[in-house]
Amino acid sequence: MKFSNTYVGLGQRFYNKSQPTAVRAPKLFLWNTALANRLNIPAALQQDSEALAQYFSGNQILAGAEPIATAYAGHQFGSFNPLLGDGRAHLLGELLDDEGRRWDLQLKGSGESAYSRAGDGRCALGPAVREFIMSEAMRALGVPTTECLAVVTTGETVYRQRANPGAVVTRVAASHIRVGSFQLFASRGDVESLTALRDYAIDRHFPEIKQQASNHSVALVDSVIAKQIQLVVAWMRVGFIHGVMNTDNTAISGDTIDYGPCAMMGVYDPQAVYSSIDRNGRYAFGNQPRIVNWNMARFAESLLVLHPEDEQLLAQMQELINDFPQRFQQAYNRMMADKLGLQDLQPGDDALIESLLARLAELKLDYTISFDLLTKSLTDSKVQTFISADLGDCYQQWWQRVNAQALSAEQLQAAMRNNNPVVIPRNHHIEAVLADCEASGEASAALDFLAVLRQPYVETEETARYQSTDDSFDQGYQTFCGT
Ligand SMILES: Nc1ncnc2c1ncn2[C@@H]1O[C@H](COP(=O)(O)OP(=O)(O)OP(=O)(O)O)[C@@H](O)[C@H]1O
Ligand SMILES: [Mg+2]
Repeated sequence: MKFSNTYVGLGQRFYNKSQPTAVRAPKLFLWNTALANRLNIPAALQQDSEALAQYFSGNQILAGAEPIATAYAGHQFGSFNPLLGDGRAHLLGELLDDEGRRWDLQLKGSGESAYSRAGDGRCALGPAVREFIMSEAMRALGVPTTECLAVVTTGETVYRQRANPGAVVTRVAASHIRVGSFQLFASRGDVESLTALRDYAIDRHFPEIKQQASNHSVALVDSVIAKQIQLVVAWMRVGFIHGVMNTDNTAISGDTIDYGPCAMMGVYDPQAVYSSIDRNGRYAFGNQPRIVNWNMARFAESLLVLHPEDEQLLAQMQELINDFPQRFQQAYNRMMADKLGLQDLQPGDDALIESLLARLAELKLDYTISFDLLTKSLTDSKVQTFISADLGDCYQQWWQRVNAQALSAEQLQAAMRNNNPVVIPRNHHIEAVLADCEASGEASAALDFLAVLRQPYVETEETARYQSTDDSFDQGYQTFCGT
């Protein structure tokens, strides 16, 4: 394994050098072999679970790693906090894969740093396993995401309302640069660092910008907006509610980051919200497009600090932000068209999409199951009778519309299936799995669940175990931040 730590090279204003705090009795709980292979982690090390436990708890530091806690700011529920930073995480460094792509390796729950404030620097086992399972499920669903390489239990207790077993989770990310990373320097008026961060982000994520004649700040905002639209549209496709879309939890790479209080939507409900602290529904399912628009406005504002009194540039940034809703809607409608098997969007399709979703909300129907049944109804008359009874006129309209296309039922079904999962990590299933892991101290429940979630578009013999819904569980469900 060869680390190259370019973020460290940006200088001390970007981070605090910080060593993980050793833990009492590290034990490997989950290991992501496919990801480890992609990162070329040597087979000999992968077979040595004791060594993995030492390295991925932070008890020992891999050769070449230079642990840092990165500094960032951020708007949390709309209020600006000028300094957050990794209060319980250590970025070990970067690894290159065979295609030359650079990946951050970060321990989370690895002890205090200069940014810990009142926190203990730790993470409980439940949230660590949750991050591992959710990110793996999202990857398999085709949603851009950070990933998890390992969960190691620490043999220590972490107190969160009650005593919990502690753990360290290793996250792999295209980078950990957040909107809040830009806000840190913008709010300080630190033009030198802000310029360095902009150029670094372009080099790392959008190198094509360097060849463009246009202003690099504007081009970066434009590119990040495109990524964030793709991301949130993908969330909306599978019913994912992030739960804490603060600007410090918005990665420039366009990958999902921070699975703290996330949840999956069962019954279709734009107002669905599960985070215990989100009392006003700021981050509710249907609000996610508006919030990412707001976060992008904060991103554009940060970069404008580099261009004071440039009216033309201000107008360009303004236009990007003003165009956001329309750009999002277009991508969203395209995604919905894919879920419905529509090859192109025609006049009237927007109304069809809206009325279908309104029908799901009115009848309190499950989002994933309804689209699964629509997909199956193309070739199964029993399913067709069942779902058309629920959806009524909407079903007939949809049926006529899709069948007017020059595609066989099988072709149509295959196209729809790519966009409509048969299984998602439902809240009651994930909580049951986490409870099992905690009670048994064993990972087998997580491994069984993962095996199914890794094939979310295929019905295997095991899939049915995790397809059941539990609306009453969802109604009382609460998730927590900083867990
Ligand atoms: N137990 C803790 N000890 C110290 N700091 C913490 C703890 N939990 C959260 N924080 C810090 O509080 C801030 C907000 O936390 P949040 O829950 O968004 O992030 P996180 O889950 O810790 O990390 P990430 O965003 O990297 O996934 C971050 O600066 C985070 O480092
Ligand atoms: Mg966070």
